[in-house]
Formats: sequence, C-alpha cells, structure tokens
Amino acid sequence: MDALKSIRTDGDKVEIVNQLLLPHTIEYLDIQTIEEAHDAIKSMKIRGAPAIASLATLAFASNLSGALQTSPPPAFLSSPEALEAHVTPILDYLYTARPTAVNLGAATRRLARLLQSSKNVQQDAASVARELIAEARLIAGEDKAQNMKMSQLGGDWLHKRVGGSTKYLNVLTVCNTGSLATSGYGTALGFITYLHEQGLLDTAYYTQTAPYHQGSRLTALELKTLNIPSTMICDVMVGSLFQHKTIHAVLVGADRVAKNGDTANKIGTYNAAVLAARHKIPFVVVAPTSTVDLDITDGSSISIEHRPAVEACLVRGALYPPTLDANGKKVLAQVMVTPSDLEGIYNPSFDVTPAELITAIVTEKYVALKKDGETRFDLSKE
Ligand SMILES: CSC[C@H]1O[C@H](OP(=O)(O)O)[C@H](O)[C@@H]1O
Repeated sequence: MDALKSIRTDGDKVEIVNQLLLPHTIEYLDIQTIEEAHDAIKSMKIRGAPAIASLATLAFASNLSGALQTSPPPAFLSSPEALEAHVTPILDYLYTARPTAVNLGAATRRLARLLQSSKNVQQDAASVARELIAEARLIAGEDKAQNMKMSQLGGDWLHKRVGGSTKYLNVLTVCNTGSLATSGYGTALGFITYLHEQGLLDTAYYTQTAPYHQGSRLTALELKTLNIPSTMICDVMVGSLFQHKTIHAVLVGADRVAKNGDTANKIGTYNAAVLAARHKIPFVVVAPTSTVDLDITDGSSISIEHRPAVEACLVRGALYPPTLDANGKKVLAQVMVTPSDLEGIYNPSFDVTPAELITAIVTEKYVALKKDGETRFDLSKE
C-alpha cells in the first residue's frame, strides 16, 4: 500500500499532491502545461529524484498528446524535423528545473535519444510523437517495481548480516524517500517498509530534515499511514541517538551516485555517515541503478543545488497554511529576515558522502560492497 501518491494521472490529466502543504493539507494540483510542471519541480511542490522525473515526463506526454488532438494539427507536426525543433527546447527547459538529481536529466536524455532514433525511421511526425508519449508514460511508472525489488534485496542482506530473529532491527533514515518521492513504495523507505512487512523491524528513526522538513512532514505522514513504528529526531540528535540506542543501520536514498560510489543526497546525509562510521554502524545507500551516473568518476563532479536563502529561515508549516502557537498566534519565520540578511545564509540542498563512509549500495540488481581494503566501489548498471 502506498501512503500517498505523489502523482495522479488519467490519460492526459496529470495531478500532483502539493507537498508544500503536507501534512496539514492534502491538495492535488492540476498540472496542465510544461511551465506549470517546471514550476512545481523548482518550487518543490513535488520533490524526490524519481518523482520529479515522472512529473516532467508525464507533463511532456500530455502536452504532446494534446497537440495530436488539435485540428488543424500544429505546424510542428508537419515533419519529424519540425517536431524535433519543437520538442528539444521543451526537454532542455524541463531539465533546468533542478540540477542535482540524475533522474530528471536521464529521463529527458532518454526521450531525446528516442526522438533521434524514431525520427530516422518514421516518415511522419505523428508516429514519432506517439512513440515519445508512450515512452514518457513508461518512464513515469517503472520505478515502483524497481523499488520493491531493491527493498527485498537490501532487507534480506541486512537481516543476514545482523542475524536477529523478529522485530529487532532499529534503523535511521534521512529525508523522505517513500511513495511521495517516487512512483511508489520508495527506496530507503521501501527498504524500511519491507523490513516491517517481514516482521524484522523494531523502530524506524528519521530526522526532521530541515529546512524543508521532508522528515517531520512527509516521512512522518508515510510511516504513520503505513503503521510502521517510528520515532522522529531533530537533525542535530543523530550523534546522541547513536550513543544511547542500538542502531543496526542507516538507510538513505540518493539523488546521484558517482561510479566510485560517492553519493549526493539530502543535506545532513554526510553528517549521519561520519557519525555512523564513528559508531561502526553500517551506512547503506538505497537507489536504483538509474541513479548511478557512470559518466562521473567521483562526487566532486556532482552539482549541488543551493536553495533560496529565505527557505532556511522559515518555520516549515508556518506558511502552508500558517500554523498557530499555543496562544493562537501565527508561527512565522524563525528569524526576522531582511534582504541584507540573505547574503549571510548558506543553504545547500544536498551534500556528498564519500564512498569510504558507505558500507553498501543497494540497487534493484545488486547489493554492492567494497572489496577488502578498498575505499571505493566500482559500480555498473548491471
Ligand atoms: C528517492 S530519491 C529522494 C531524494 O530526494 C530528496 O531530495 P528533495 O526532497 O530535495 O527532492 C532526498 O535527497 C532524497 O534522498
């Protein structure tokens, strides 16, 4: 069962749950244009590496499908070349919405490659367009099956490594990697769901994940909906948790994994990795092979998105909708933010965890481990 679907679609209709409003309000937004899809991704109404790729491809498919139904057909359907001139800028524009996660770029490049190969085979633009629409809709739904497979691979590996019996595993996760970040089931949160389904999980700990609060708003919502025993901690409490509780593994998602295993993920992941190493707790990245970027040898090449400074100053939930304090007053920004303050605010949305701090990388095809004495992985897509 999925806690909440990030995207709802019925043919050409595409809706997203506005994740800026969760958990206070569940409101679905109709995404009718490419521009609305770009804005939804950039403003984080939808977020999560696979989910943003899915929205981009579904919006692209709906835009093209609508054009095929107009009469007379638009000029860009007069030839495959005209279609290419129309589609390429759209794919390039969608890619600019957010830079760190590999999925968005991988999806737009996959459609661009299909356009090239189909254009050289098909004689008419409408046939090429129909192929693009079908592929775009395939991309949007394919990660759920992968998530379930990798969760099983990872869960069985961890259970064998730790060797307990029932309801004994305590794990920590960072950010939100559930059905709200994917097309369903989730990556690290899918792993946790699998452990729970197998009767192996004692408690899932998760960090608030400021400043967007993917943890205290989204992961909390998903774990409670799934009836998974869970405990939230503030981001600064990871070290204390490791000092006072037995944690068997840290399970995190990924936005981009370099060939050597260096992993970009939500800000705060690196902190947890350093502390996990200090406490000799296995640190596990859970991501499909589509997140592995073989074109980059290590994490130094990964572009880290810096979000608007003001986002680091807001009491999330105070604005969507305004929450009230004990005296019924609106809870607003934690600090009085004025334009002159913004230059002094550092707000990277991701960090890179070096491969040497990562115990295993779990994908839908394999559980990758480092060779003895090695500080890096040698990852593949197979
Ligand atoms: C299953 S990938 C989810 C991935 O995306 C999150 O970032 P954001 O919420 O900013 O899109 C975080 O890095 C998660 O690991």
